[in-house]
Amino acid sequence: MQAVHFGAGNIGRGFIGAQLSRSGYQVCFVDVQAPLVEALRERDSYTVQLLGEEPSAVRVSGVTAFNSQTEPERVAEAIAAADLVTTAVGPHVLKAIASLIAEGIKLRLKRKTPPLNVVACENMLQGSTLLKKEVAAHLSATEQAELADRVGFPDAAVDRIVPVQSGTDLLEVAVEPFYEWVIDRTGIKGEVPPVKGVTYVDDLTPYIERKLYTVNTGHAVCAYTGRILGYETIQQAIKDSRVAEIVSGALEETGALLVAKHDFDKGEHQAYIQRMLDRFRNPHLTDPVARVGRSPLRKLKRTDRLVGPALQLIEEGITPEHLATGIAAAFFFDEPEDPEAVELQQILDRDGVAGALQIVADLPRDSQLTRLVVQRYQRWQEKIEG
Ligand SMILES: NC(=O)c1ccc[n+]([C@@H]2O[C@H](COP(=O)([O-])OP(=O)(O)OC[C@H]3O[C@@H](n4cnc5c(N)ncnc54)[C@H](O)[C@@H]3O)[C@@H](O)[C@H]2O)c1
Ligand SMILES: O=P(O)(O)OC[C@@H](O)[C@@H](O)[C@H](O)[C@H](O)CO
Repeated sequence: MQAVHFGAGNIGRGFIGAQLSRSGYQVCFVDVQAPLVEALRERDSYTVQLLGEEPSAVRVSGVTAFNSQTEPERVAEAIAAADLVTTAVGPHVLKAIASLIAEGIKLRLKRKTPPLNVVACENMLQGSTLLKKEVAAHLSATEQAELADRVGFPDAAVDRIVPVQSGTDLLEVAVEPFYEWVIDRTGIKGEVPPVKGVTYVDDLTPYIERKLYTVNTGHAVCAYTGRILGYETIQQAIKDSRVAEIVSGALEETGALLVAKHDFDKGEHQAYIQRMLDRFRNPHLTDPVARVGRSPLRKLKRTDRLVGPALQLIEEGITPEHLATGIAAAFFFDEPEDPEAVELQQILDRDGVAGALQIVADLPRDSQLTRLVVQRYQRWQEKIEG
């Protein structure tokens, strides 16, 4: 079995590639970073360090790699021969890789190969659905009809914390032991891919929302409030009771939403929240707030982990006090290396918080959430000046 995986970064090497390899797939990574591609090709294996109570290591072997910019034909051929295609490149990059995936699919349609599944493993709702739309834009009307029949784009939720790597080995990757990978069975064409550790479900929404609105909401609130209070890592930030209180409060709020919306057992969801907080505290990880808070324009979008649940709570008549505090904290995420953080600061300087929320999250200036966030922003400012 062959798999093509786009994005040989942290989660790509540290989870998706490792899991596919463990399941018997020969993994071909596709990336734009030439040194990474060359190292994967030359060494054809790498180590994943599992950083838990009892550290252990897994060797991932028999991998190869192509460069999506300089070797597009080889990538298309690899897709034509693949049993499975996965991505972990970041939501904003899906559009950029769509034409390459479309080239591979065109070859498959011509050659009448068996059905293929393409799984976007990005932190977003309906990532594979979006990728399908972007791929279809590169196909003719006839090809689009065939695509609908022969290529599945099942949505997925992927959970494992893989920090920025600080080791000297370019390929080695240190990860937490925990993982969860859930795929929407209803979106699959042909045989269900035999990937170890994947849970196939008929309704992905409760799983992806539980993950995005707990792990990623909690992470984002921790990163933004932690940054204001001067912390460099999630592990340092969550130790501060002021940060922990805001994070827990935000997760109580999203928890109330999730329990009501998806009929989760309240006690079980509470236990899930505690397990997620324990993962943030993992003393063996060093996860910079700069990584977890990265791309604040994306994280502040109307449907993403902060504004998304906050708006749904308001609709239910609940005031998302702690989420608003976290959203307000995002406006202090001044990170010169992060283009979205730089842009957010420019928008903030020009349009203020209410104007920025209108631009970034499509919130009317007089909305309840905007008023709440503006108030919380002022409180943060007073604290900082204070
Ligand atoms: N790191 C985590 O803890 C984690 C966990 C679950 C999901 N995710 C999601 O996975 C995705 C990747 O996250 P990450 O932390 O691994 O980021 P990363 O930056 O470490 O990896 C992304 C990789 O994609 C590559 N890339 C960029 N443009 C490309 C292109 N045009 N073609 C091929 N490759 C390209 C980059 O060079 C990089 O190696 C994001 O959507 C993220 O939300 C991350
Ligand atoms: O990848 P992002 O930027 O959407 O979010 C940052 C982190 O919250 C995220 O990468 C988590 O580590 C991951 O989602 C855990 O499964």
